[in-house]
Amino acid sequence: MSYMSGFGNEFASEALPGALPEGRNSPQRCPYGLYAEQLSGSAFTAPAPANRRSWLYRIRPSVLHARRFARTNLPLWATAPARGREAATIGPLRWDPTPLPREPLTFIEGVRTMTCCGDADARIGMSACVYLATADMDDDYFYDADGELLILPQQGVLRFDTEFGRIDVAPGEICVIPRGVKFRARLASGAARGYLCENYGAPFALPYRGAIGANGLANPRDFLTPVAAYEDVERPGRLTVKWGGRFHSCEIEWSPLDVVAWHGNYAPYKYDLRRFSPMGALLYDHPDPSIFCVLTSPSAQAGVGEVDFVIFPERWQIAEDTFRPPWFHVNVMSEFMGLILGAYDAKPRGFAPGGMSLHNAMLPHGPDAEAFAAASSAELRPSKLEDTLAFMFETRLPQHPTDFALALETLQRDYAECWTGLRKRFQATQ
Ligand SMILES: O=C(O)Cc1cc(O)ccc1O
Ligand SMILES: [Fe+2]
Repeated sequence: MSYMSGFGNEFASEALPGALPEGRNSPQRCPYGLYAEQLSGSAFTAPAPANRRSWLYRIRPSVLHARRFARTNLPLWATAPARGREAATIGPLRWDPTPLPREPLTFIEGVRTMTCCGDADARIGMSACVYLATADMDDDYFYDADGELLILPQQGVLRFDTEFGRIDVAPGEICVIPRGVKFRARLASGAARGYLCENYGAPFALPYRGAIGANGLANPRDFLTPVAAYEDVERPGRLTVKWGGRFHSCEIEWSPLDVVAWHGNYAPYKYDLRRFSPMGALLYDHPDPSIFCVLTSPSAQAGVGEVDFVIFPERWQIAEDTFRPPWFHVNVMSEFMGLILGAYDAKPRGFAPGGMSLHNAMLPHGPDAEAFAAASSAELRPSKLEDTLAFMFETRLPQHPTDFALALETLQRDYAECWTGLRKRFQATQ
């Protein structure tokens, strides 16, 4: 496996020597009889930092892969503004891990939307999903025109063969596949389960670090983009496109992963979350979780993320006279959380790896009674939070749980009871 390092670089890669035209994007005749095709991820006129496009040199132009469409159904992958029937409660929601099914399900068939917000057609908002995969996509290809896909394996290694090359992604790593990029997913180590954020808005970018400086958090060199790899395969297959919240498929006679060379700054990538360099409080207090932002999809409002992808990784805790886990809070943003491994400090029990929670906009939450009791009396030596990796999709929009999510047997009907033990402790005299 080979990758090129860097975030949003102007990459260039060719699987055959000389396949990449030199000095121009669209020569009169491309090397090897390839077709030149531009894939844009931003408006042509977007300001430089947000301008993304790549040039692909391929065996057949995409229009031969995707033109005679027929509707197909993947009813559990929902798209905003879908709203389920009115939620039984708006209040905190939590789910146990979704069991893996016995029947064969490909990565795409196994996407189940838990929440969505905004409006995909307006390029606003996102959906938070789980995926369950027990079968390979064989001669079966997909692209998402509605959004960019951020994929977080929780169990099992996924192998993505994309137009830009091959990416293997294991639990603890993430993979981002931009809007419009064709791929196929296969299982590299048995059945797979994980989380997926479908970002309808601007492509994910690294957050500005501000006073942190030029280094730290997710460092650009740790992002890996695959080198060009192509298939010259002529076998019947199928390409499915998610477009406008609906699924459309085409019969094809060949693999659409036929890009022999490409260059540009719009390409899939992976990142190992263990490379994240966390910053934190050196003396006292629990900082806002924005310090743990890995990627942000900027909204039109300065400084406000359409979606922030945040992690809670292993780290040292050293703050003095401080309640170290998250505080109680009521946030304007809405928070979808999942756990890749271990336990989360605010919820020592009940939030299992593979599980999920939703704490919606302006709805109160915080450490459960058990976490509160333990952290209020803990001896405050420097201690390392180990064996833990939680994440959050935080969005400026309220998230609407889907009917599927609300009907799941794994929905914890008694979740709100985890705070019942927080008794009144007030005494008017000290
Ligand atoms: O609710 C949560 O557990 C996520 C979270 C963590 C934190 O450290 C501060 C705020 C916050 O919403
Ligand atoms: Fe929170």
